Amino acid sequence: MPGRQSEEQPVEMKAAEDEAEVGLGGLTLEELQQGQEAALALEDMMTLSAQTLVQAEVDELYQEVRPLGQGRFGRVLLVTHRQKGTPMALKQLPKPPTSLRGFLYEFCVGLSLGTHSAIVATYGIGIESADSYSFLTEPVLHGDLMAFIQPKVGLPPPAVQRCAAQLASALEHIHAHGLVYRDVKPENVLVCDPDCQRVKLTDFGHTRPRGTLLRLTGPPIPYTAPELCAPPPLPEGLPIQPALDAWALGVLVFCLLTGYFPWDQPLAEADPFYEDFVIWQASGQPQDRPQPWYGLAPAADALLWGLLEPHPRRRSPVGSIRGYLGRPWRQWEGEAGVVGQAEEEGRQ
Ligand SMILES: Nc1ncnc2c1ncn2[C@@H]1O[C@H](COP(=O)(O)OP(=O)(O)OP(=O)(O)O)[C@@H](O)[C@H]1O
Repeated sequence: MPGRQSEEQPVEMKAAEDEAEVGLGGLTLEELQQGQEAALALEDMMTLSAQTLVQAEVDELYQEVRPLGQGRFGRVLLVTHRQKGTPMALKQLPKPPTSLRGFLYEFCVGLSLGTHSAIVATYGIGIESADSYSFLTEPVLHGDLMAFIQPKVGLPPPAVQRCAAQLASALEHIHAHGLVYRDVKPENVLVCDPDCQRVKLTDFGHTRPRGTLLRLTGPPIPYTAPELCAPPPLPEGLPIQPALDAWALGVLVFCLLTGYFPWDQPLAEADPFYEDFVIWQASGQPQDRPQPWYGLAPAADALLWGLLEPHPRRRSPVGSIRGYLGRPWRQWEGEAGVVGQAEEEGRQ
């Protein structure tokens, strides 16, 4: 999805003159600077990329093989290079509604994340055609994670920990670049093999520098963190933090383990499943689990209580997953096998 920036503003540097967390909407000075450095680096890359955009119709350069997917904002095609025959995925975004800036933003975020083994690699080729903008990425040919999650069951046990470990590593990499991913969901996790051994995160249209001010514009979904549902700390919005991704990863892990969402929205007054979870978590009594949590093992309870901590400053980071690998996450489940190895492979 191409960058949508209408409701988002960078936090002003002048706000960072005083001590940490004074006037910064909850960000420390260091966090604010990290986000601003990421924003400046992206602006530089966008300027350079705009100058090197290839002006051509896609079919002059690439042969379409088949569609790979369709999102709300663009379609993705498997193509081969007309001279070399190299297979690639081409994401094509129609203009309108995609602006040059929105296109360059998504393209450059992908480029800036480089080659992490659990992130789809973006190639340095951007194309402007009469009716569209396109960029090329590595093709990942076994569809997205949605197709692997059996409703009311989830994912086969060894695959859950492997996916969680690789996604945590990919998100840590994004956070280390001063960015917040903001779109963790199964549709954005591409699967590299039929046994779901390897996965890769894709779609950086919502990724923004840490500290970008953001407001919730539509109704919350299960992956929306509760701090986004509350009134924002600054009139312009909430300065975004990696904790948003930790929350969404916690929800995704629950879905992988059970085949259900834990709730529809994280609003205790509106959603009884969320209310039950908050009461259970506050009780500190894991054995008194609410119904949707019945099948989980103590290691999964502890992991998810940390990732799904309502207060973002107390929430565990995505990397906390590493501390829970190799132990059963579901009741009646044996040791989790090759997870340590998969997790190491998921790191750069
Ligand atoms: N590199 C790739 N290799 C294979 N399939 C891909 C690749 N990138 C995307 N796809 C497929 O295309 C679909 C749409 O891609 P993407 O999520 O990037 O589009 P979007 O318009 O931004 O989607 P959304 O509606 O989530 O905003 C994905 O769900 C996936 O199935």
